[in-house]
Amino acid sequence: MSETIQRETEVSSGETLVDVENLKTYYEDGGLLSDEPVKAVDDVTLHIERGETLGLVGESGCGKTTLGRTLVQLESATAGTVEFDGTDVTKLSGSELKNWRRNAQIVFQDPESSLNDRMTVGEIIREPLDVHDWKSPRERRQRVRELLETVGLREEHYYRYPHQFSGGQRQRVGIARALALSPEFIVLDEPVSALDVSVQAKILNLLEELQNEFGLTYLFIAHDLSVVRHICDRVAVMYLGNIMEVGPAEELFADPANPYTHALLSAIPEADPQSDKERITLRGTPPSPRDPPTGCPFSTRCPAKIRPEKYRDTDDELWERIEVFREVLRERDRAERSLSERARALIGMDTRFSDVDEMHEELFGDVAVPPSIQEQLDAVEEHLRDNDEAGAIDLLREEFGSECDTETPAHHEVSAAGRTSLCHRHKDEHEEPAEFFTHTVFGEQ
Ligand SMILES: Nc1ncnc2c1ncn2[C@@H]1O[C@H](COP(=O)(O)OP(=O)(O)OP(=O)(O)O)[C@@H](O)[C@H]1O
Repeated sequence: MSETIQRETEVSSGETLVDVENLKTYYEDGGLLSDEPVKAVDDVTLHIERGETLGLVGESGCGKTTLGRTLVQLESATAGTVEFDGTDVTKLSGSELKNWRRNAQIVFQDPESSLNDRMTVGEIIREPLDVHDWKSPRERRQRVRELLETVGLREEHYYRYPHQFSGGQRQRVGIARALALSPEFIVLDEPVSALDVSVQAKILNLLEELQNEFGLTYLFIAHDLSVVRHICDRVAVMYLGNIMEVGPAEELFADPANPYTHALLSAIPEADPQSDKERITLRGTPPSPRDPPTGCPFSTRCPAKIRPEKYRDTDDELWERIEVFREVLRERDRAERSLSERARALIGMDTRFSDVDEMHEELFGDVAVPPSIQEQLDAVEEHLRDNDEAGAIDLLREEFGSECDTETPAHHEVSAAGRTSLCHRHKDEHEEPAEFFTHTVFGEQ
């Protein structure tokens, strides 16, 4: 624990190297089902300090790779700015962009597919030097030999081919190539996920050594939260194109602020199998990035979602069914599956039903519904019978929704170290997510 904190004070300068503001990267790929772009990165604001490692975590598809690729300009930003040392690199083009690219490199996840098997290791590492016309051919060859040594390979590996190497060695080649032009900033996109556990530690150590030796700044993209905790100074938690929480790694892991961070951390297997730590289970899957929810991006799955005042004491199970009902209707446009199939999938039931009454029975048949709520559900179902789904969705939102459904939350500062969290619950009038979980999920132990 203290190792990471110590490293932070040793390496990070407190000076901003990368300043990202309101960044959006959308893919306009002409999807078959929708004209909407994929909003892979949707309004991200964060900074990376010179010499630090910023971890970027979140479920598959939340936009981590796209954000990393946009920072090094392998993807074009749709809106917003990415400033390096005060220069907005999203505006660069031609030779200016080419020159700047020396400074920002990427190491890819899969060393199996990211290296060209028809080039020798020497040629692969030398390629960026050739592209940038770096010094003389002789000096380039010499530089490659030095780089081989720097990453723990040997000079004689120069004329070998990637397929003659193990996964760990191939990743060393990828790292040497990224280092060739002496960049300041490197995006490490899941650099050890494809490697055996025993090799992972060696590559992580190498990355830390290189950072110390060359003063590198890293964006470290990862699934594995224990790796992130070990190697990162600060961590950004991403969900559906948004940064939900960002701040110093140790405090974020020890005392998460955002409901999504709570859920992500509670899913880490405990080292102690006897531990009775409760887990927060999230319903369903993240919404489509073509059609993110209005309000908070996490609102459709958030276990700490704010309820309207008059429903604060409603039975939790009934409330969950109402949320599922809302989700079923919201999801209706997403796939070709029928309403009932989606309802069954969401609540894990295997019976069939085909109309509104059957859906009602499946969702609410085994829970007590007070008359005041039954009245609201009847009105919603009336809209459904009239094929007015939009009316049903609106009514559900008006009656059972809260600011989580309608207003985008602000990034609230949640610690003295400047950690921020995107959640309405940080407003004074609400109970903080941590308190909420203490007397709901964690209090039931
Ligand atoms: N070239 C592309 N064209 C269209 N959509 C894309 C493209 N690349 C990524 N996407 C979509 O953008 C969203 C974010 O993808 P991205 O790869 O950035 O997420 P990720 O968090 O890195 O996922 P993973 O952990 O699986 O690598 C996903 O919905 C993905 O399908």
